[in-house]
Amino acid sequence: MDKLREILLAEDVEAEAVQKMEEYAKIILETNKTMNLTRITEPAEMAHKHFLDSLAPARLGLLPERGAVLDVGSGAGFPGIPLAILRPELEWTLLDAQRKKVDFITMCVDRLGITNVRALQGRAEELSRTQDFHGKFDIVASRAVASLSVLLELCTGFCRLGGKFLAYKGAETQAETEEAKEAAKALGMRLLGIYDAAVAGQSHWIVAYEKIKEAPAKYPRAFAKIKAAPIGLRKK
Ligand SMILES: C[S@@+](CC[C@H](N)C(=O)[O-])C[C@H]1O[C@@H](n2cnc3c(N)ncnc32)[C@H](O)[C@@H]1O
Repeated sequence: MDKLREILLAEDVEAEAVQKMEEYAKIILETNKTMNLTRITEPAEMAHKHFLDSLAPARLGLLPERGAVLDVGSGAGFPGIPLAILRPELEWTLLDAQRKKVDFITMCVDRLGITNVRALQGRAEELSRTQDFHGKFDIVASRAVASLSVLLELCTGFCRLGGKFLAYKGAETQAETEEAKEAAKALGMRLLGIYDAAVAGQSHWIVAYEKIKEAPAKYPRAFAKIKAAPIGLRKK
């Protein structure tokens, strides 16, 4: 883990946060022996592709001073855990559909002594309709879960009016953003910008939207419908 620590420190991540991230990386590697969490296991690669990539919204100044943030489809805890370590004053909710992923996140936050994270099991398209979660978050973020058109429908119900949705995207960002124009419009989301979040020469972007109005009540639809016919795209 020396390499991971070295890379994070060189990118000006605070030493205390780096120590927790290192501990978290160790738990991932240990658990990865018995549970399929990640294929990225080499420390330098973990530093770049998991940690620095996750931290992009903080580097880009896209996070508020205070507020509630939701990570949709957090998996092993990316981007939510590194961000929560870096920004302990924000309230973090990490959501995943799979119980074993949520149990893993819970185990990590307990072992790391992180008190600003709640791990939640459920499906985004169902929870975002409920009173407890609809419109309750200042920031909703998601990495490696679905195409942008699908992701917008899954996630935007969680945003409060004026809140932001941040999608972590790769090489196909421009095309996906273009393709998602109609979905964004239908869901009341305004494109704020596409921010360069390149890590170690790899093309990564944060696509940021602001919620400017509530979506019609028919959204989000059931997942099978979202997937079969994303808004604005022809039925597959
Ligand atoms: C490829 S993993 C990405 C995990 C993590 N965000 C990352 O970047 O490493 C996608 C995760 O999204 C979760 N997921 C997919 N669809 C979901 C939905 N509709 N609601 C909640 N979680 C979902 C899956 O269970 C899975 O853990």
